[in-house]
Amino acid sequence: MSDDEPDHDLLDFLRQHFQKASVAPAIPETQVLEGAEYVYDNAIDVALDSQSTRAAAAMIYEQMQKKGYSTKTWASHELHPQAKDASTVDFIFTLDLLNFSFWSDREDPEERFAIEYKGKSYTGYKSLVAALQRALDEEIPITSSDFWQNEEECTEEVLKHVFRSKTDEEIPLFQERVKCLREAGQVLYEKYQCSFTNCIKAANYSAAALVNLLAADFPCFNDVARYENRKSVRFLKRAQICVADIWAAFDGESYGEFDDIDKLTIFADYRVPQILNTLGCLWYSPLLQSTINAKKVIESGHPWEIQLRGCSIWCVELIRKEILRKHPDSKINAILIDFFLYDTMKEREAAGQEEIPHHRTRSIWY
Ligand SMILES: Nc1nc2c(c(CN[C@H]3C=C[C@H](O)[C@@H]3O)cn2[C@@H]2O[C@H](COP(=O)(O)O)[C@@H](O)[C@H]2O)c(=O)[nH]1
Repeated sequence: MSDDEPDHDLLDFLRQHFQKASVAPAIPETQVLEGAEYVYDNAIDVALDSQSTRAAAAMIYEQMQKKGYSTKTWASHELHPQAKDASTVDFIFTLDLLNFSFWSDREDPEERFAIEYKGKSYTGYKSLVAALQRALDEEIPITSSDFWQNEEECTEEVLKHVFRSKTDEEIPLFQERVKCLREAGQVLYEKYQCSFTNCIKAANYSAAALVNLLAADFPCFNDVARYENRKSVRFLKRAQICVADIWAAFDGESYGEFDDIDKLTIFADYRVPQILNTLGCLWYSPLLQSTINAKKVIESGHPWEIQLRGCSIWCVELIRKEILRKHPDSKINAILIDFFLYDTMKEREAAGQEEIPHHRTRSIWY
């Protein structure tokens, strides 16, 4: 081959290489962890205690092993749907559309919003699961997006009936919940042929892509804050718990099959900060701690709230890394640690051991 002859083999190689590189989809990332680290690095009212965090990692690992924590734990909860089919996908999407802000400011726990179902009374997150199951038992298609859009059938009265309380306190943020259902029904109709299973398909086995799809296409899942007006921080709590619930409910198979499920973080709600504070992992400035102890409201978007949520995410990331450092073959991820922390906090609450209250922020984000 003469010097001025082009090297066709090299050209073919480069063409193929760059063609592949240019069309390969970017690897989806949620940016939640980066935002949490930024908040942690710039927090002044919330700090992490490294010794307690290490101790918590050991206790969490030991307890999760003892209790056999796995994706199967999800289906073991009495009210969660068991069918491994699209009806459970629809149930979980409906559940996590509305999975926020159950806390009550009634002094007397007997007066707080509660759902009566099959002879038992449920409060908190379980009240939502019970309300949905009760509606389905009453032949109300509450998990159908067609129903949410049909304002003749799905009237406010019907929804008031679905969420009717055993007490005189109604479900918090009722109007906001109605808005979430209507909006999600509209998006599913316009973009996903009326089914969340088509969102899962569009994410192509990526949990991060499905989280990002929820945040991008469904405004009520777009849980993003600005920390001290300097940086937008993505918490994406209900988007992440929705994907995690699908993963757990289907044992990582079928609709729950994701290649990158370990990219998800904990779900920054009001229970995980509470258990981390109780375990001594999170420390608060005196004013913040006294505000929480006095059960005073912290406004949504307040720097305190952003620090509580961001430092909780970062704290559990450190716990996860500590567990993997000691047990490199462990299958534990942030989701299973989160489920364990939430369930542990609920067990302590049920046993009357809720020594330190959770923070009180009223919002649709968690
Ligand atoms: N971080 C995190 N937050 C969670 C859950 C769950 C329930 N998940 C179930 C599925 C598998 C697990 O094993 C759980 O049994 C609810 N929440 C949030 O807590 C708040 C409700 O609190 P309370 O009012 O006290 O019930 C509210 O913001 C709700 O969105 C979780 O797992 N993780």
